[in-house]
Amino acid sequence: MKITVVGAGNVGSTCANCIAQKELAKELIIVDIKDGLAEGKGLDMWQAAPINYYNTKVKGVTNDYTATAGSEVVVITSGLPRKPGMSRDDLIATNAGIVKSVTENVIAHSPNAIIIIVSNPLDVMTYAAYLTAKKASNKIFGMAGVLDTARYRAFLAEELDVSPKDIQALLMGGHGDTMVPLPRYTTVSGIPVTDLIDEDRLNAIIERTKFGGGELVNLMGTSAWYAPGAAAAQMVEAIVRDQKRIFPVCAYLNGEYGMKDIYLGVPVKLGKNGIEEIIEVKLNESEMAMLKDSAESVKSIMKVLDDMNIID
Ligand SMILES: NC(=O)C1=CN([C@@H]2O[C@H](COP(=O)(O)OP(=O)(O)OC[C@H]3O[C@@H](n4cnc5c(N)ncnc54)[C@H](O)[C@@H]3O)[C@@H](O)[C@H]2O)C=CC1
Ligand SMILES: O=C([O-])CC(=O)C(=O)O
Repeated sequence: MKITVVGAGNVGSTCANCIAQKELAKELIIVDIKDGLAEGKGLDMWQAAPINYYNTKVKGVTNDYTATAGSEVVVITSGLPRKPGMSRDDLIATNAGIVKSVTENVIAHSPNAIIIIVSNPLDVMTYAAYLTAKKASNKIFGMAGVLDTARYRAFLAEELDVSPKDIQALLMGGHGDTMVPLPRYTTVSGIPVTDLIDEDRLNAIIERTKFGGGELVNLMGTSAWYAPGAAAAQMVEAIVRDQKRIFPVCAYLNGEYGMKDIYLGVPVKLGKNGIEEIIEVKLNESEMAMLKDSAESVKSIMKVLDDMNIID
């Protein structure tokens, strides 16, 4: 198994480190455009192998996609992160070009790879990569829901003073402020969360989750990486170990939830074939209205991508 992570910055190197520590690959290639950065991170991770006991051979390269040839899974994290005062959507002008050129290089050397996009604005960058790669949509999708759900679960665990392991939750929609956490599909070891927490506290946690990325940007001056890197690696694990995990994933919709030709966060089954099923949960009227609202916001950024005229 050969895996590539593009982008040796905060998220890419964290993701690569998780992949190595989980021994998901025999060979792990990290690519960055900045001279020496990926080589350095790769060497540092390889030198951690005798300490952390993994066999995954990690190697970094500067923009050399021949080294990535034949990768079975590729994670694309290249692109600018936002700074305080910016929205994820503000990144489109720079990141669309980066995602396009990286996807072309990835596809040229690993035509059969399953590709996971992480770069922001996530839903539209995933769509841009899909249009560029021209591959089946079950093999190209984005990471956001695993992270957003993890934030929601972490906040709930803290509030309820229980283990984060016992919180199960679902969150749908775009990776922006219109994301849709679903309390009706949130339980603590099977107990409905609404039985355990009053409505006001739950609503406060939902609001904090929606702006969870921004909270970290304001604290650090750049965006998060530990949870995002771990989230992308968990998706890689589900694929390479054919785990059939059910995760919220930014997936291409072709009629599901009454929507077409859009990438949006929905629950899917992830296994060796990538997205093996999109699960259509029953949403009530207000949940569906929030999902549609989130889709409208993603569509408005798709229009910006379209107007940029950079993808055939
Ligand atoms: N989907 C999600 O939930 C999340 C998405 N992100 C996004 O992930 C992206 C990366 O974030 P960070 O790692 O924090 O940024 P970073 O600035 O630490 O790293 C980005 C790396 O991409 C590299 N890069 C730029 N152009 C490239 C190209 N053409 N080819 C190869 N490498 C290239 C840069 O040299 C840099 O090392 C951002 O767009 C950020 O908004 C971040 C967190 C969560
Ligand atoms: O907030 C950002 O810009 C990065 C990101 O997507 C997240 O951490 O959720």
